Amino acid sequence: MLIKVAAGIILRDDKVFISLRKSNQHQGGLWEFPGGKCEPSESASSALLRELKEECDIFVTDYVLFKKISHDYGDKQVELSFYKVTEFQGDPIGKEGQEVRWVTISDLLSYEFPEANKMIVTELMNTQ
Ligand SMILES: Nc1nc2c([nH]c(=O)n2[C@H]2C[C@H](O)[C@@H](COP(=O)(O)OP(=O)(O)OP(=O)(O)O)O2)c(=O)[nH]1
Ligand SMILES: [Mg+2]
Repeated sequence: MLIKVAAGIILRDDKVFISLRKSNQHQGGLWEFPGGKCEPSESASSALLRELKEECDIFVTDYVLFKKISHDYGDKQVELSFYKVTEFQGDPIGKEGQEVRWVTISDLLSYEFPEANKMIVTELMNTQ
């Protein structure tokens, strides 16, 4: 079954906000762009807004679809919609206790992300 996921590349000045997946989660111990699974019949953009409120406590007011990536992890097949989040209210935090960081785009190379994110990191570097 294909799992639909929405993730936010939260941008402020020259930094991007990333969080660490908990060790008990799928792809645990790796860094991510915050987000999560779409509920049945929920659009990816609605899931983005809901997940970023739940996980980071921000209210997203402007976003644009950056890239859609399908990836087969073997145990799970995901379709990730990565959005650039350019405007939001509040200051993002790790609301669920997850470790978080603001890093530059080039810093992203020093962090380990799930396989599906590799292309995203490369594209972000190229579009800067
Ligand atoms: N949020 C997020 N998920 C990612 C990224 N890259 C990537 O492969 N994934 C995968 C890991 C998971 O299989 C899936 C997202 O699931 P999730 O664990 O964030 O979902 P969720 O927030 O709804 O969590 P839960 O309620 O099921 O615990 O997508 C990413 O950058 N961000
Ligand atoms: Mg999540």
